[in-house]
Amino acid sequence: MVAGLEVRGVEVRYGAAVAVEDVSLVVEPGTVVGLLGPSGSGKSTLLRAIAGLEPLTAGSILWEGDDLAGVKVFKRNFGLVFQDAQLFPTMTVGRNIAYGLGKLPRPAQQTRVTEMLELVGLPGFQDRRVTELSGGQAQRVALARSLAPTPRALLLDEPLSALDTGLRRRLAEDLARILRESRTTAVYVTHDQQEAYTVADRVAVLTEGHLLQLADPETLRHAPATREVAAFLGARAFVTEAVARSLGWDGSLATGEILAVLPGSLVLADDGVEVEVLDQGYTVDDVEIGVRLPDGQRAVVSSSDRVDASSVRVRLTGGAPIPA
Ligand SMILES: Nc1ncnc2c1ncn2[C@@H]1O[C@H](COP(=O)(O)OP(=O)(O)OP(=O)(O)O)[C@@H](O)[C@H]1O
Repeated sequence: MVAGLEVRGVEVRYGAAVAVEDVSLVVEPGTVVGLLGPSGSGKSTLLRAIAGLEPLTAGSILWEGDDLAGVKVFKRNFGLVFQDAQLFPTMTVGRNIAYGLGKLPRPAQQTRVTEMLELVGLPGFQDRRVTELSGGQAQRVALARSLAPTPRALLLDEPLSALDTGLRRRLAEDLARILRESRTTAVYVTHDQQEAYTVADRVAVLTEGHLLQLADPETLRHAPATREVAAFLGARAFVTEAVARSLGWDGSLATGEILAVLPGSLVLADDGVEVEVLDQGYTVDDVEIGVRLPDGQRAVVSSSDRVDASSVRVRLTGGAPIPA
């Protein structure tokens, strides 16, 4: 028996269109699996299928080895958190959090609400009106409400995507801490790579309904399994061994492999190879300089400042060997 949540050969169709095809994965107890992929890749559909909100056209969802087919959404005992907090506007924060605690006596409910507000970093908020919360606070309350009845797993669908970037990063770190501290088994949908790496122990990369790779962030960052995964994770150029070596790379490739030039693989180096600057643009953290590699492909090198020259010197210090 597989412990925790198992997705086995799942397919979901909308009419003739296949949204999720033959996806299998396991979420071990107390761990978080991120579902990462571009828009339309089937992330939400898969999450909704796990929740019981979307019927499967093939495969099964199991909990501790038991098939959940026929088990209604609320009987699955999974907590759900969506992009929009979906709090009850007429209830206080405390009543929202206590909503799923119906069977507990009042004092025990109060204790649980206090505990949950501490956990999500909003101590003392129980009597606030939810209409007076900021977007980030509302999402924390939504998380507290989902965790209060101790669901056996938590399913989160882009819970931070309605927030601005700075807040999103901070909340992602908080969320990662909260999920770990509460040893929650969770599935976390996002299209944001950084958020997936922050929150999830393992990340499933999906495109067009297919699971391309399931691995920990370290492996995905350094060893994407295919060209498609590498491209989704930011590789812009794929070079032969000869081109890689001409850029100062000191590794070697097996027959049939190419090297994916990943973000950070190419660095500025005074004693490096001269390449033409094609373009420059600011990111949140630095300047991205687009350069032309010896084989004509465009690659990107990070710099702390814009450069004032038509060429820069670079060295290829890393990259991921993948099947050509
Ligand atoms: N209710 C629906 N009826 C018909 N097709 C749907 C429905 N919901 C989703 N789809 C289609 O299924 C595919 C997967 O959609 P899904 O929403 O799961 O992707 P996603 O990866 O979560 O995308 P996003 O990040 O944009 O939310 C898409 O092609 C989408 O158009």
